[in-house]
Amino acid sequence: MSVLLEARGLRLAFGGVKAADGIDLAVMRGEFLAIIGPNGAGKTTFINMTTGYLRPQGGSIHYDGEEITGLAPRAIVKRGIGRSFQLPQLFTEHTVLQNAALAIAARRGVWQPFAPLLSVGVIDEARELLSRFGLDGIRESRADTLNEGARKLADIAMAVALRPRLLLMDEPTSGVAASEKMAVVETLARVLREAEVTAVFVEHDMDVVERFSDRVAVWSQGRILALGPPGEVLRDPEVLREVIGVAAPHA
Ligand SMILES: Nc1ncnc2c1ncn2[C@@H]1O[C@H](COP(=O)(O)OP(=O)(O)OP(=O)(O)O)[C@@H](O)[C@H]1O
Repeated sequence: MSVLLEARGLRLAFGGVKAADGIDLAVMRGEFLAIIGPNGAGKTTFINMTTGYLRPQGGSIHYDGEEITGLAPRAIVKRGIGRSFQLPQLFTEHTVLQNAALAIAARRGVWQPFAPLLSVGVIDEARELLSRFGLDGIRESRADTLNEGARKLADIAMAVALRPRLLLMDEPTSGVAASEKMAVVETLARVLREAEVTAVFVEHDMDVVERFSDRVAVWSQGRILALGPPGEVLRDPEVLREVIGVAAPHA
C-alpha cells in the first residue's frame, strides 16, 4: 500500500493552546483510519488543516505526492479530498434527492439554483447515489424530517457525490441512536470500499473503531500518542488510561 496523505510536523496554536504540536501521520491508500482522543485533543483541527479550513503555522501536508499545505478548501476538494462535518450540512428545506442533485451539479460546475433539479442526468445520478446508501425510501423526504442516522448518511452521500479519493469524516456516528449506529457505519463502509475511497474518521465509539478501522491514531494534547491496528492500540494500557478513561485490566 502506498501513502496517499502525509502530514509532517504540523503545528498550530490558538493563543497558548497547542491544538497541533508536531503531527506526523501517513494515511495509506485504501485504508480506514480512525482518530480517537479526548475533547480538545486537536482531532478536528487536524481535519481542518488537511481540508484547508485552517492554515498550519508549521509543517507540511502532501496529498498524492503534491504539497497542499495552506491551499483553499475549494482547491483541496478539486484534488479529491472530501469532508463531512460533525453537524450535517444539508439544505434542510430541500428533499434528500434535491440535496444529492445539488452536490452532483456542483461537481459538474452547474451553479444556477434550480438548473440541477431539471437536469435528467443529474437526477439519475442522484438516484443512483442514494440507492448505494440505501436511502431510496426517503428520497422525497425533506432533510429536516430525517432521523439522525439517515441525516448523517445523506450528508456523507453529498460528500461522496464530489467523488473524493480521500474522505475525512468528523464523528460520522455522533447523535445516531445506539441501535442504528452499526447499520449506519456498515452502509458507509460498504459504499466507501466499493468506490475505493480512503477514509479518515474521528470516532468516540470504540466498538465502531474496533470493527471498522484498519488502524487507529490516538490524539492527546495536539500529539499522536499511539498509532496501529485497533486490536493493539485499544488494549494499550496508556491509551486505556489517558484516552478511553478506563483502568487497564490486570494481566
Ligand atoms: N478556531 C479556534 N479558535 C480558538 N481555539 C480553537 C479553535 N479551534 C480549536 N480550538 C482549540 O484547540 C483545541 C483543539 O480543538 P479541536 O476542536 O481540534 O479538538 P477535538 O479533539 O476535535 O475535540 P472534540 O472531540 O471536542 O471535537 C481546543 O482547546 C479548542 O478549544
